[in-house]
Amino acid sequence: MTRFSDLDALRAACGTLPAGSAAAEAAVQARQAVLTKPPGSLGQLELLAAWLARWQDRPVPRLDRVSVLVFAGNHGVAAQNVSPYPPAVTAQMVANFAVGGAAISQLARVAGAELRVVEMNGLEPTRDLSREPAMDADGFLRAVETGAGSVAPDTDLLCLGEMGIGNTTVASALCAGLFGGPGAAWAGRGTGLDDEGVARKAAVIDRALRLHETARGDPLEIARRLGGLELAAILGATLEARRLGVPVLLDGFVCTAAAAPLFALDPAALDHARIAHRSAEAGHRALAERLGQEPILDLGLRLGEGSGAALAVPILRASCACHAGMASFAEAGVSDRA
Ligand SMILES: Cc1cc2ncn([C@H]3O[C@H](COP(=O)(O)O)[C@@H](O)[C@H]3O)c2cc1C
Ligand SMILES: O=C(O)c1cccnc1
Repeated sequence: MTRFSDLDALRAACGTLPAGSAAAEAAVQARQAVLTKPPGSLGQLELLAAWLARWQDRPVPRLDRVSVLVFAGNHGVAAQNVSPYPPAVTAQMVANFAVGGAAISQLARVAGAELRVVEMNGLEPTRDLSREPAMDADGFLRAVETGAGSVAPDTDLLCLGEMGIGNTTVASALCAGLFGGPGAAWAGRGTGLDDEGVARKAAVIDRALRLHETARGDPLEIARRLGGLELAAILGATLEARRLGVPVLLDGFVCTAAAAPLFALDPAALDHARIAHRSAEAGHRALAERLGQEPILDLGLRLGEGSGAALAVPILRASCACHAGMASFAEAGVSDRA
C-alpha cells in the first residue's frame, strides 16, 4: 500500500501524475467517426467513451467491474449544532448500508456495482475545526492511505461517496479555505437546516477560516485542518485511482470538495475524475465551475452516499455499449455523407 511519511511525501505524489493514454482516446475518436450515426450525434456519450478509454488505457473501454466506495466518518464540528441530525446517525446509516436499506444500496445494485463501506477510525470524531485543526498530520495521512488502499487495481470505474453527519459544514469550510469567500458563500442547508441554521453554519465556518488563516495557499494543510477523515480518504482514493488507471465518478458537494485539494495543487489532477451529478446543495454549482466541470447529471438530489455517482453509471454503460457494439457504415452497408 502507498505510504506517506509526511505531508511533503504526499505533496510529491500529487506532483507526479500519469497523463492517461492519448492513443486510446484517439482510437475511440477514430472509431466514433465511422459508426452509423452523424458525427457527434451521441453527444456526451461519445465524449464519455473517449474519457474512459484515456484513463483505462483501453481503445475499447469496458465496465465489467464497477465499484462504489463509501467512506464514513464523524466530525467534532457537529457539536456546534450545524446539522439537524445527531452524529449517531452516521453509525446507524453504516448499519443500514450493510443490510441493503439505504438509497445507495439500491442505486449501486441498479448500477451493477459492488458497494463497499469503509468506517474511518471507528467513527471516532475528528476535532472541532472551528477550535483547532480537525486532524494532526499523522491522522490525516493515515486517512489518505486508507482511501488509497481501498482502491482495487482491477476496477474499471470507481464511484466515490461519503457518510458523516456534519460533513457539509466541513466541505463548505474546505471550499472556502481553498478558493476563498466567506462561510455564507459556501454554506447550504445540508440535511435540512432552516435559514437561522445556515447562518449559524456560516458563522462557524468563518471562525474556522480566521483560525486557520496561516494555512491558506497550502491545499493539503487546508485539507488537514478544515477537512475530515472520510474526505481525506476520498482524496487518497482519487489520487490512487489516477496512479492505477481507474476513472473516477465523484458524487455531490461533499465528495467534490474532498477531491478539490488535488485540483488546487494541480489543475490537471482531476482529469480522470468526473463530477457525476450536480447536487442541490448550495455550493456545488460554484465548486463545479471552479473545477471547470459540467456534472453529467442534474436530478436535484442532495443526499451524498455516492448516490449521484451510482446514478451516472448506466449512462456510462450506454456510452460503452454504443461504442463497442454499433456497426460502422461499411459493416452495415449504410451510406456515409457525400
Ligand atoms: C438519514 C440520513 C442519511 C444520509 N445519507 C447521506 N446523508 C448525508 O447527510 C450528511 C451531511 O449533511 P449535514 O452536514 O447536514 O449533516 C452526510 O452524512 C451525508 O452523506 C445522510 C443524512 C441523514 C440524516
Ligand atoms: O451533495 C452532497 O454531497 C450532500 C448534500 C447534502 C447532504 N449530504 C451530502
